[in-house]
Amino acid sequence: MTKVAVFGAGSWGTAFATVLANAGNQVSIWGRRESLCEVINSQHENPDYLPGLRLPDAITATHDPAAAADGAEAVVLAVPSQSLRANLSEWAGVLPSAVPLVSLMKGVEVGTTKRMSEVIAELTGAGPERIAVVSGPNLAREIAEGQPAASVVACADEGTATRLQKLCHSPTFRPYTNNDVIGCELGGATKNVIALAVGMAIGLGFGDNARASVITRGLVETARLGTALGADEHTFSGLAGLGDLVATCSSPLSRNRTFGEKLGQGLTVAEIAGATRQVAEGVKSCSSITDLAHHHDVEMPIAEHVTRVVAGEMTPKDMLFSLISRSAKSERWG
Ligand SMILES: NC(=O)C1=CN([C@@H]2O[C@H](COP(=O)(O)OP(=O)(O)OC[C@H]3O[C@@H](n4cnc5c(N)ncnc54)[C@H](O)[C@@H]3O)[C@@H](O)[C@H]2O)C=CC1
Ligand SMILES: O=C(CO)COP(=O)(O)O
Repeated sequence: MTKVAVFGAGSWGTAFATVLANAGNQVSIWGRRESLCEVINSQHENPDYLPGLRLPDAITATHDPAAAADGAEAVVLAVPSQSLRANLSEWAGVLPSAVPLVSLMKGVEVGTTKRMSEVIAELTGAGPERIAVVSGPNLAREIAEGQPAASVVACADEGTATRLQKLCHSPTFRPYTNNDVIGCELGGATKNVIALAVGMAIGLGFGDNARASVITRGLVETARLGTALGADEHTFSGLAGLGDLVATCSSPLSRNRTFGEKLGQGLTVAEIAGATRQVAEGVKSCSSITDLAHHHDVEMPIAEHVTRVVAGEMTPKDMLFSLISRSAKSERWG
């Protein structure tokens, strides 16, 4: 049986471990808290992130990164984007030197504006043929419940993408390969920011027209940034683009949409963040995505406005009406 290591015992790390186990692999999860690892091993459940769901027997958890990585034929990384750099500096010595490193993360590093695959390359020295990304409409709870979903495994190397595709193709999870790592990562990170804006519209009591307008124009600005950075524009109409954007912006399970909803209802960033243990990546990544847009001279009005709301410089209501009142123009992708 193939062993896969998953670093990160949060919602998506645990749900993806379930996919891997259901696809026939032995999975070792590294968890930050030893007590949670013990509960996963003894009760086959992750009560902090996926309460009430029984995990497959092929999943075990450990607090020891070397034990998690030992003998693994692929290493999956599922920690919050902003902690990846610090985590990898600790783990670099124990990660197997020749196996694929797979990012499940949907964020852009604050300060450096690096995508997660770039952080992985920098910290581990791995080449593009070993670095892959899994991204798509994959709300963790639904996946862990065994509800059907499709996703994308992106890697510059087709052979690596195909091997990983086989590793995670389960009876309920259908992965497609893609060689556009940049597009898949930017689709995943930017949809979190758009979901914050959609959540704000919902929190303010606006209806489906407002949501659909933000989703559609959000996709346009995502594709605009992506193509400026070298992504394939077709990626944005695929699962890692439109697919993930629609799932996240439609679902009450989305942490980013929920965070936006609470902002729209008048709560502050500190109040909302203080009341949840889970990560809403868009709250930090909005500023890095806006920085990326500035560096590449790309217009991203929704991301810009979300960044201002998160920084406390604008209210959600002012944001939506400021977006509406921008100078009128032609509908186009460019
Ligand atoms: N939950 C979901 O539905 C999906 C999440 N993702 C992405 O997966 C990544 C991980 O998210 P989730 O598992 O959902 O988050 P989560 O908030 O559910 O769990 C995060 C995990 O990282 C750990 N953690 C927190 N700070 C840490 C640190 N400084 N060092 C090491 N570990 C730390 C937490 O203890 C927890 O185990 C994010 O980038 C997210 O955008 C992608 C697809 C679906
Ligand atoms: O990425 C996700 C679904 O594909 C999960 O979105 P949230 O992080 O907003 O919950």
